[in-house]
Amino acid sequence: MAPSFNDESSLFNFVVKDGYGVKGLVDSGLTEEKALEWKDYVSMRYTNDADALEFWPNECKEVALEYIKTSTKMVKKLLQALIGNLGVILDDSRLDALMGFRMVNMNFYPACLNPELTVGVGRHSDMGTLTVLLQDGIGGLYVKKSENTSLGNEEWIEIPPVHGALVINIGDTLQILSNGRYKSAEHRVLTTSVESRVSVPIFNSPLPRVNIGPLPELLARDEVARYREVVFEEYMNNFFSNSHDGKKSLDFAST
Ligand SMILES: O=C(O)CCC(=O)C(=O)O
Ligand SMILES: [Fe+2]
Repeated sequence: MAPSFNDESSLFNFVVKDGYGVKGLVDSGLTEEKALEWKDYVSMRYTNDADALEFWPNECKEVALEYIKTSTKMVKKLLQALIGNLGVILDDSRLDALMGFRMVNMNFYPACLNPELTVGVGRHSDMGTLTVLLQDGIGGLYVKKSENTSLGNEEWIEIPPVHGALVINIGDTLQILSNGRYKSAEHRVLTTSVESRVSVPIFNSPLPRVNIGPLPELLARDEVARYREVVFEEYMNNFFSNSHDGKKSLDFAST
């Protein structure tokens, strides 16, 4: 089932998806994606506690709810600090609007006999403000070192699993809000033939109807806007209607 974000009423409470495939499928015309990702996932959108307990899968709803509620406090503090560092103080209602759309995914990457033929997750940046990611001890998450390296020369660094640690990714929205001062992290997941892997990201994004663009306080200091203002829902629809291709998602909001 493909998630649809076209209107508020069609926003899903949870989605289950699987898709194992190899690169050759593109050429056969079977799919637009360059590689079907070698993973299963359950995606749960948080609206309120009662809906989560009613609609999320019984096996994980309580722990997922606790995880999302605890991490929300941390994400708020991080956003306050990061945006504060730009000299902009956001009040609670502006902050809440920037992280009011929250999803927790449970990803399962089965071991793959021919890992070189596929990917766990293709190179991409996350679309929201901040992603909080819990990974197990297997490894396989890589982040691209620098945006400026030429394609032939790019360097990927593995983010090693550290017991008890969370990975925090900057997403496209924070890049746009900060007018490019913060860069969203381009990352990917490689599969292995040895062991299956589990990860649990929480995506924090603006509410669908919120406009995102460089913070007016930054532009008031005569900065040139590198991004135009867009409704987050449109950014999200564009993000989901294309397969992962590095940071191309940002082109939608570029001036
Ligand atoms: O599994 C991971 O470590 C990362 C997953 C990811 O990047 C995503 O779901 O957006
Ligand atoms: Fe991601």
